[in-house]
Amino acid sequence: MSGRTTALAPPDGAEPPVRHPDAPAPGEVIGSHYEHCFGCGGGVPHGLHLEARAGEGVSVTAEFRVKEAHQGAPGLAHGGVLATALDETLGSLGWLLRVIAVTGRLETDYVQPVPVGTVLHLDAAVHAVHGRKIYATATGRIGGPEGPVAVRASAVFIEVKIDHFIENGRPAEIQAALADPDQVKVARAFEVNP
Ligand SMILES: CCCCCCCCCCCCCC(=O)SCCNC(=O)CCNC(=O)[C@H](O)C(C)(C)COP(=O)(O)OP(=O)(O)OC[C@H]1O[C@@H](n2cnc3c(N)ncnc32)[C@H](O)[C@@H]1OP(=O)(O)O
Repeated sequence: MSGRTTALAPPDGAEPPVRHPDAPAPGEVIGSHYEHCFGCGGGVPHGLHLEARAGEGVSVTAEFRVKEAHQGAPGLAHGGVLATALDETLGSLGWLLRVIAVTGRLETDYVQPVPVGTVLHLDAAVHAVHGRKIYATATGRIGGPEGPVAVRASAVFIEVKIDHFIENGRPAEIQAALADPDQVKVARAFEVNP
């Protein structure tokens, strides 16, 4: 036993999240963190191309149009793809805290099937922070931002440093990312020094 607590509820002593003073303004589009990201990158033809916008406090909204390439059952979105959309939306919350964080735990509820062609309206918010642990939830609705809930998730993200990627990523992609001025600009936005 490692003694690691993976509960999705914040522990005693957790603090409310603090929006960074340099966070994108409410309504501002949050750019992709990496062109080749399956969730938000423009360079992935069958990716989700999710575009998140900053909300109030430590929250974001995003939209994801389900395409044929995202099917599981005929005409319906694959559950793993929907989990990715939730994960990506949750991941973009790091821009508001200005920390880099990776998913530690993600629990998803599938409430309604999501047909191909649907626009999934996503929102996510951080509820608490405890040390490096960030507690957040996300919801995906169909028919509009106030429509019925189709999917939802609770997550714990863990803050990491840029070394997490340098040490674990495949060298070819890491070298290319660090040689790309746009990517370095993204890393700087998270106040890290590659
Ligand atoms: C150049 C590029 C720049 C831009 C990049 C932007 C990227 C954004 C990408 C976004 C893309 C979208 C998102 C994606 O797809 S992110 C991709 C999917 N996620 C991953 O690949 C993460 C893989 N896991 C790890 O690397 C490690 O296990 C991590 C880093 C998570 C922790 O290992 P580390 O050795 O560092 O930490 P620790 O063991 O000392 O634990 C520290 C604390 O955390 C707590 N804990 C740990 N695990 C869990 C858990 N599962 N549930 C709940 N809590 C957990 C733990 O109890 C402890 O708490 P406490 O005891 O202190 O209270």
